[in-house]
Amino acid sequence: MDIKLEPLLEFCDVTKQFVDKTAISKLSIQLYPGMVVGLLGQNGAGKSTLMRCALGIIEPSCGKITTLGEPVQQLSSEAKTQIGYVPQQPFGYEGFSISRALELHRSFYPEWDIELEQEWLQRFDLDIKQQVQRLSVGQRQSLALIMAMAYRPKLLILDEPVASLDPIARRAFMSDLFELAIESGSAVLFSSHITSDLERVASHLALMREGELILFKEMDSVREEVKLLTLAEGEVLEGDIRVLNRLGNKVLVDNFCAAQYPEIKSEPMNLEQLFMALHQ
Ligand SMILES: Nc1ncnc2c1ncn2[C@@H]1O[C@H](COP(=O)(O)OP(=O)(O)OP(=O)(O)O)[C@@H](O)[C@H]1O
Repeated sequence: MDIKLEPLLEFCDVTKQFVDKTAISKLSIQLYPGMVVGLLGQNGAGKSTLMRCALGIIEPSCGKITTLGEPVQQLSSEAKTQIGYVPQQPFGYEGFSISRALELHRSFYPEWDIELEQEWLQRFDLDIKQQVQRLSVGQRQSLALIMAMAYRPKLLILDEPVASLDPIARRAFMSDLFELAIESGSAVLFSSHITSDLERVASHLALMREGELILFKEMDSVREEVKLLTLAEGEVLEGDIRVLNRLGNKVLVDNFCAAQYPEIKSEPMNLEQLFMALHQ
């Protein structure tokens, strides 16, 4: 059977201009079911702005955004219950116990999976009798993640979701994230400065620099086609190769095919090295 998938999130030539700053510039991207997209970029690159636009929290200056098949500024309440979001600084439910907070939160989501909730409470070692305002930053983040994911949203948007989690909680959460996307046919967009996490779980990398999306491709293709090349004097690159940055006689390129240029020295890079080479 030929199943044509519709994107769960689509940006078409989107720009977001604040008074004196272009936070997003002519950005186009499509997220399909099963994609776990890791969003990487320096502080101020525009990651949070992109996410907030995707949710309709802020309006783009121009361009078109479609979220779960609907124009983002007119999202139906049904679509809203299929989106999960954890902002950089989760807030809310002060004055409630975890148990009561979850009870209230659950009532908004018909698809809430109580078993998943219980499993994650255990995994994050949260005591449901504890008051939300007394939770540590990491515990608060864990609770926010449970609240955003226990109803298996179709679209999950996480702004640095694991920054305050310890390595054990982080690792567990990250592997679950991937499973959730595959099992539920969801799409996940998450930002993180922890490149090793991104490398481990993301199916796709979205790389932003100063408001522009300069790379969006499958992680395996990033490993194969994004290279730091050492060029001999006068050497010219041809074809589809795209130069991302120049560092003296070295160039960081995309769309490189080693078989096509056997004479050019290319260095394999992990994501952290790629990030450094891009911003030097
Ligand atoms: N409400 C706003 N008014 C004016 N400028 C803003 C506003 N929100 C964001 N900006 C600016 O837009 C740019 C992008 O900000 P954004 O928060 O999207 O970056 P980011 O990539 O998420 O950064 P970080 O990694 O530090 O969280 C920054 O220069 C920021 O100062």
